Amino acid sequence: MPKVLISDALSPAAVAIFRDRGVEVDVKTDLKPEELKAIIGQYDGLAIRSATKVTKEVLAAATNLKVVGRAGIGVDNVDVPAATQRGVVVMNTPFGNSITTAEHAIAMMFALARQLPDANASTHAGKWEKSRFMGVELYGKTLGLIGCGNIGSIVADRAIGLKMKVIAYDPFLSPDRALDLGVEKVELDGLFQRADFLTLHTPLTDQTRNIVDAAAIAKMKPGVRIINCARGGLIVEEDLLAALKSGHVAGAALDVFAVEPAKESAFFGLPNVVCTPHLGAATSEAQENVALQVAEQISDFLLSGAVTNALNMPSVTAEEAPKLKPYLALVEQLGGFAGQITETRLKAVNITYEGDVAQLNTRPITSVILAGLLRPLLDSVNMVSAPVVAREYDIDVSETKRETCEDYHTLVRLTVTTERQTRTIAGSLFAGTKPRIVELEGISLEAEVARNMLFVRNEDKPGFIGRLGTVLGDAGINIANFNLGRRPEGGSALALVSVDSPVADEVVKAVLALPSVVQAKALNF
Ligand SMILES: NC(=O)C1=CN([C@@H]2O[C@H](COP(=O)(O)OP(=O)(O)OC[C@H]3O[C@@H](n4cnc5c(N)ncnc54)[C@H](O)[C@@H]3O)[C@@H](O)[C@H]2O)C=CC1
Ligand SMILES: O=C(O)C(=O)COP(=O)(O)O
Repeated sequence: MPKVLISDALSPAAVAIFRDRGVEVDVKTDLKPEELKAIIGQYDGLAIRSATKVTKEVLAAATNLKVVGRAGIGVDNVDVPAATQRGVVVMNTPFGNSITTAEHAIAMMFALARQLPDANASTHAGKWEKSRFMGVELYGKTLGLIGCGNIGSIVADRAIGLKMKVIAYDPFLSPDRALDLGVEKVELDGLFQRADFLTLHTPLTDQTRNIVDAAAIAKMKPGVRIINCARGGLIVEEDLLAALKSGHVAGAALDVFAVEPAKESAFFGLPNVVCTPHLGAATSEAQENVALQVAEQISDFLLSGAVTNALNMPSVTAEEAPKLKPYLALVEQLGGFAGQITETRLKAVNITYEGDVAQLNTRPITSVILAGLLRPLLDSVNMVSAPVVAREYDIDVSETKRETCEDYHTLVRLTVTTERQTRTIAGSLFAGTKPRIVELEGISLEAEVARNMLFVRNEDKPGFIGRLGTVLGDAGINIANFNLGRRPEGGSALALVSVDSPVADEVVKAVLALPSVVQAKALNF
């Protein structure tokens, strides 16, 4: 039974889902990094929010971990490249809390415009300071959005309802989408110059970090009000602080901070600053949504291989997962075979999908082929990390699809180009599920892959089979299956021998020394 750790405060709905689905679950929140490292090795899955930092060090200790599920959107607390390198899938729940977070941004905008928190505190203190809290209207004001994705576009919709003029800077926002949303797409400087209220809705990335700094603030209208319900690192806090003190920025509403939990901050106590403790996603509806989703996604992945909302892997639906399963087994063998007989640097890989398989979602199949191919080089590679590793190794990967196939109902052909040569290997599924290698270097055969195999390329001359049998017999190696294939009589031939025990190096050398043998290689699957 797979085992999952919930390390942040998730709705109890998540625990219920895991248990219902047959996943063992522990809930341990507020763990120190050392404590997390000490126990993470036991778990197949980890469910988190923003508090748990899934660092390179935590991942290194997570020897059984297959999936990290973020009950929420931002994954800046997860070292996604390190997870990918280790073959850990990282998923989030991209829509479950977007309405809630957009509503918080709007609430923060109102709170700033009418100084609600201070007015509330003063009234509770019995002061009745009616003339102290003069506000500004939102009506007719320009709201500048930095980031107009899921949350930004909901904020835009609500702000348009409030009769604000909405402008947005988002390099990925298409003109058509901007038109649909009723938003004017602008450049960043234009946004800084025109916004009366400015709200941030981008992920924290190297491009967005410190996007609001002193230089940006200098371009803004005096009296601008800034709302940040995205990530603290988007704003240079000292620069904002200085601008608040000088009055250039009239107010700031901050739900997020550069360092969290923010138990102390120079913003605290300033009259024109509204702070909340990262409450953007904190409604019962949103927390129920994200907890349910993350538990479903993690369970589906661990139990059936379905992949939803992964940031580092192609999606596989619950319907596709069982259809892909026999192909993944087949191509693991094809990739493994090609990887083990490849001796020089890999330059290019082409995968041709023919017949039934061409109708499927082939991205995961390609990832598994690459993993099999690269595993002889790197033990740790798997379908998550393989495409990235292939890019790092500068291997040109391409796919071709053909709806029909001449001899089989379905066929996967792998062509591997190294510095020295190009090889092909093709496989099919017999009876719908049984992997078979059906072609090797242009020679037809029908071979089932076994744990231990010997691959021999030879000239097709009489006496070879007997001599090979004798070498193996003398070494005490029992032959389970012997597959032969050849080009026209007297040309080159292949033998793929399944054996009951591993073939030691000296036996491979003895096979290589036989007359007419061109290549011999022990293979393990
Ligand atoms: N305060 C809170 O509790 C919450 C905060 N968030 C934060 O909000 C962020 C946004 O969430 P969504 O809208 O759902 O994400 P999204 O991915 O739907 O939208 C992000 C938008 O930012 C844009 N973007 C990326 N780089 C940019 C750049 N350099 N300049 C301008 N725009 C850029 C993207 O094109 C995209 O349209 C999350 O990444 C997360 O950090 C999300 C949920 C709750
Ligand atoms: O979903 C997000 O990106 C959030 O920032 C929400 O964070 P939280 O789950 O409330 O710690």
